[in-house]
Amino acid sequence: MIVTVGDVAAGGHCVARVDGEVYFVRHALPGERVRIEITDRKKRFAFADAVEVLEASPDRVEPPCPWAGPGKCGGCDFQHATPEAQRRLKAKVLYDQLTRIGGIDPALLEGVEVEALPWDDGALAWRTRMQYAVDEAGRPGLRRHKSHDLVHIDWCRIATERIREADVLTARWDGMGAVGVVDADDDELAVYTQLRRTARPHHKSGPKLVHQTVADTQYEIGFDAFWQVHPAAAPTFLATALELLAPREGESAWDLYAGAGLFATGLAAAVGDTGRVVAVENAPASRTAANLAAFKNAGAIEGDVAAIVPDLGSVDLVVLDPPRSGAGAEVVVALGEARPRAICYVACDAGALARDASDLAIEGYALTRLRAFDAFPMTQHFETVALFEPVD
Ligand SMILES: C[S@@+](CC[C@H](N)C(=O)[O-])C[C@H]1O[C@@H](n2cnc3c(N)ncnc32)[C@H](O)[C@@H]1O
Repeated sequence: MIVTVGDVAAGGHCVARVDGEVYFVRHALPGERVRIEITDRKKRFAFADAVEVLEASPDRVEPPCPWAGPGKCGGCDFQHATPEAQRRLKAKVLYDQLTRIGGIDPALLEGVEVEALPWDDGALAWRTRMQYAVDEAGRPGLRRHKSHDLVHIDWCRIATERIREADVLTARWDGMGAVGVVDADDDELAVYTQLRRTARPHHKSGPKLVHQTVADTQYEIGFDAFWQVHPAAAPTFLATALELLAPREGESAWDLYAGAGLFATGLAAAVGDTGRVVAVENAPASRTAANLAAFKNAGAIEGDVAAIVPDLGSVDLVVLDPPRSGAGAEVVVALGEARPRAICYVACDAGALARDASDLAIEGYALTRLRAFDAFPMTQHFETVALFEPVD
C-alpha cells in the first residue's frame, strides 16, 4: 500500500491514516510518500515498515549503519533522519505526551527543544553499555524490531570504539541468553553473561567494580549497576538539575532512585555542612553509601523508594530519577506530603513523566521549567529534566 506519512508518534513511528485505518509506520518521516508493508495487525490499527520511499523528506539521509532498516536490527529507530531532525521528532513526542497525557499547558511547552549532548562523534560511537542477545548456537546479535530473531551484526555503530574492539561479537557464548559489555572510565572494560536477558548478570572478565567520574567526583559501582550510557549524559543532567533546583546553603534534599549517588553528591556540595542529603536506591551494586562516604552531610538508604519515602518526613528539594516505568502515584503522594519547595524530575520516558506530572498536579505541583536532551541519538529515546514547584 502507498501512504502519505503524518506526524511522529511515541515509539519511533510516524502515523499514516488511510480510509479510517491507522498505521504506525517505522523507517518513514513526516510528509513522506512511502510504500508500506504491514508487520503486525491489531484490532484497531496496524504496525508497518516503509519499504520504499517515493517522495523523501528533506530530513532523510542514508543510515550510517548498514544494519538499520526495515526487517533489520531493531536497536535504532531514526538512523534515516539527520540528527537535527531526530531531535525535532523527539521534541514533538515530548510536547504531545506532556500536553495530552500530562495535562501541561501547551503555552509552557511552546518551542520546546531536545538539545544535543556535546560529543565529538555526533550521533555515533557514544553507547558505553551494550547487551547482545545470544542464539541457540551461542552467537551474539541484536534483535529485529519486536522479534526474538537475531541480526548478527559486525559491530554496533552507536557503541563506543572500545566496545567495538572488544571480542564479544566474534566469540561464541554457548548456553547463554545474553552477553553484555561495560565501557567505564579509566579504560575499564567489563564483560558479563546472563542465562536469560532478564536473569542475574554473571561477571566474565575485566573489573567487577568500575569507575565513572563526573565533576571531580569518582563513583565506584558494580559492573552491573546503572550508569547513564551516553558519556556526556551524567555531567549534563547533574549540571541541569542543580541549575533548576538552585539549592541553598542549609537546605535538605533527597536523591530518589539515586543509583551511584550522582545527584546526591552534587546536592551535598551545594547545601554545605548545615544541609543534609538522603539518597534512596535499591540496587546494592550501585554502592550508593560508599560513594557518599566522603560527604559528611549525606547518607544513603538501601531499599524501595515507595516504602521508604513516606517515613522520611519533610524536605526542601527532591531529585526524582525513576526507571522507565516512572515513580507512580504512591511515591508522588508521599512527595506531596513532604512538601518540597522544588522537585527535579529526570525522566527517560516522556509517557511516564506525563503520567506522574498529572499526579503531581493533584498534589499541588506544577511544571515550571523543562529541558530535554538527546542522550540516545539514532533511537527514539531522550531524557527530560523537569522542574515542578508548588502552586496554590
Ligand atoms: C534511571 S536510574 C537513575 C540512577 C541515578 N539517578 C543516575 O543518574 O545515575 C534508576 C535507578 O533506580 C533504581 N531503582 C529502580 N527501582 C527502584 C525502587 N523501587 N526503589 C529504589 N531504587 C530503585 C535502579 O537500580 C537505578 O539505579
